[in-house]
Amino acid sequence: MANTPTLPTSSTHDNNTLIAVLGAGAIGQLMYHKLSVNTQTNDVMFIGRDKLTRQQPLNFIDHTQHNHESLATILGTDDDRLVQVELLFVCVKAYQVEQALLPLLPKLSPQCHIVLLHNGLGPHLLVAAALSQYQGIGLTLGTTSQAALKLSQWQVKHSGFGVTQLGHYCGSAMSTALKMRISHLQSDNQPIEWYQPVLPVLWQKLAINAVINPLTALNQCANGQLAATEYQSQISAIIDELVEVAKYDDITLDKAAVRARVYQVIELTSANFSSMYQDIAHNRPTEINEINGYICQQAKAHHLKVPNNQYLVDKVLQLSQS
Ligand SMILES: NC(=O)C1=CN([C@@H]2O[C@H](COP(=O)(O)OP(=O)(O)OC[C@H]3O[C@@H](n4cnc5c(N)ncnc54)[C@H](OP(=O)(O)O)[C@@H]3O)[C@@H](O)[C@H]2O)C=CC1
Ligand SMILES: CC(C)(CO)C(=O)C(=O)O
Repeated sequence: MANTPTLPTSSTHDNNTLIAVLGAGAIGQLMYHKLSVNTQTNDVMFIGRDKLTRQQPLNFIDHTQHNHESLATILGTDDDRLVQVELLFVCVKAYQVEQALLPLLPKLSPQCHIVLLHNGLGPHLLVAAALSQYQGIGLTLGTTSQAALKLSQWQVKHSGFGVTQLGHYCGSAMSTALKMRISHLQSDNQPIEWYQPVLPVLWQKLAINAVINPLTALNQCANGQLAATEYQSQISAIIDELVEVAKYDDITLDKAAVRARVYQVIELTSANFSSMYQDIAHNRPTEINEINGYICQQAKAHHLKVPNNQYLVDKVLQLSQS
């Protein structure tokens, strides 16, 4: 069930809270700009790959087509300010989470709270296991229906609107002060919803990606083409398997509701080319292992067979290696 924390309407939050975004890509730059709205101080920064901190000019085109120029700080991995980060948004691709985040954990304070915001599932298990050695650090998981397009490395356009769904997963819960601070993400009326538990919401999003991403990549089509009758039985089979695996993972999903939501997203994003379609088209690695691959991994753990999802993993991996 979604719930919205009761937040005071006046802005009483601490403007000096240091927020960092790991992964300065499309979604990372979108989050950076949304979190920076109305802040007087430079309290939102990126964390980069390099050891040294540097400044980076950015260009952001907002939902009203306005251009915003800014100068961002990209904290180096040796910067002492990492210990001051109170909130860390992880916006790398699912397959990059382990390599990007785990080396940073010893440099963060026990008061830091981490938010994972990628498509797919699986990295949360690795991160939660690693966090067991860092008492205090809390983990929130989330997914966003907002979309951003990287026009060039440091120019990002806000290209899609929707809800950002978040929920506590392990460790200390996010403080009310931090929840108030990130309410800035709603500055353009794109809501943040809080869920407890959060995993059913993430499985629901997994279903959307498990159907749309590999089918558009393999059939080289826009999302909307999946509404055609020829895909109906394959879509039903992918969802049937996912719902069964989720059940063994203690997540109850309503098959008809999942199916209806998948078709709704196919319709709402009909002109889009999915991220997996684009990754394949640009010879980039895909998130298949964290999408259909996660369903297969959990199925294996529960001794279940998921031939339709396994077929998609194999085919997409073949395509991305060819
Ligand atoms: N773009 C969108 O509209 C949406 C994306 N998502 C999801 O959000 C996640 C991020 O997607 P997106 O923003 O498009 O991906 P991008 O590839 O644009 O962004 C990822 C960024 O992380 C950086 N990065 C990777 N590894 C490290 C590291 N070790 N240290 C520091 N930075 C690192 C990458 O740098 P480099 O490029 O140099 O490798 C890149 O800038 C994905 O899971 C995606 O599915 C969800 C909804 C919409
Ligand atoms: C919802 C969808 C399928 C939109 O294209 C997406 O999240 C993606 O492309 O990764």
